[in-house]
Amino acid sequence: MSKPILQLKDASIFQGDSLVLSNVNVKINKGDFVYLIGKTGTGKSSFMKTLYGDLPLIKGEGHIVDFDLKNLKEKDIPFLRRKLGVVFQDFKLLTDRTINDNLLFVLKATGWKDKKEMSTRVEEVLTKVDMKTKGFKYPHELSGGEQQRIAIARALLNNPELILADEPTGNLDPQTSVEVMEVLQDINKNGNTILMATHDYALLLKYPSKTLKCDENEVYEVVQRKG
Ligand SMILES: Nc1ncnc2c1ncn2[C@@H]1O[C@H](COP(=O)(O)OP(=O)(O)OP(=O)(O)O)[C@@H](O)[C@H]1O
Repeated sequence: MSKPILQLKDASIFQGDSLVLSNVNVKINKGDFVYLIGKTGTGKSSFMKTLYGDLPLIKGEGHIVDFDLKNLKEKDIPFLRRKLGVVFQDFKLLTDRTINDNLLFVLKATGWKDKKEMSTRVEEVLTKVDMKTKGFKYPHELSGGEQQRIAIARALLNNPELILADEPTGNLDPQTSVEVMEVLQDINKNGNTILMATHDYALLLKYPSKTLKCDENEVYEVVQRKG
């Protein structure tokens, strides 16, 4: 069996000195689509931040896309993030430039040099999220759902081994949430591994999948009841 993409063993997640989650034992394999649910303030974002190196892992073990979270150095973080695609609730697109330039900016920052290869890659990821014709637009000229699709395209640029999506539909209306979810489902079917934090139970019911829940300082798998 291949190695898990993410594995935490007896990990604790802290915000400063305060313990947010303890005894965290989580395994995610290649190709999985996993939800992370839980009420506001139960630690979903703190969990995600630990995975992309924004919070240190102080206690327990954590391995993600071949990085050891416990021994992660400041200089490793850009390389870790290159293997992850991170999608946020508020899109985080650069407002002063077009969609194409947003995507080219990331490619340049991650070491791409060949102009032709860069424009081909931009077109490929925009096609994956069905936004091929919108590259010349500025973020404010797009709807929230379209901006989130661009953020997903941006996350795909460097063929990430794992996509971490923190409340990706949190700012969207129900119909648009479903459209964005369809995009995430498509890219999962094409082989991308996804961990998605959400409090949108309607999406869980519509697209059932393995679900982890943060509650009372712990993370555990919940089994969805059918019907
Ligand atoms: N920067 C911070 N400094 C100190 N404590 C924080 C910080 N961010 C969050 N916390 C605390 O950590 C706990 C978990 O917060 P976190 O944001 O991870 O929860 P969440 O489940 O993602 O909530 P939400 O659904 O509202 O985003 C909360 O008690 C919160 O107050």
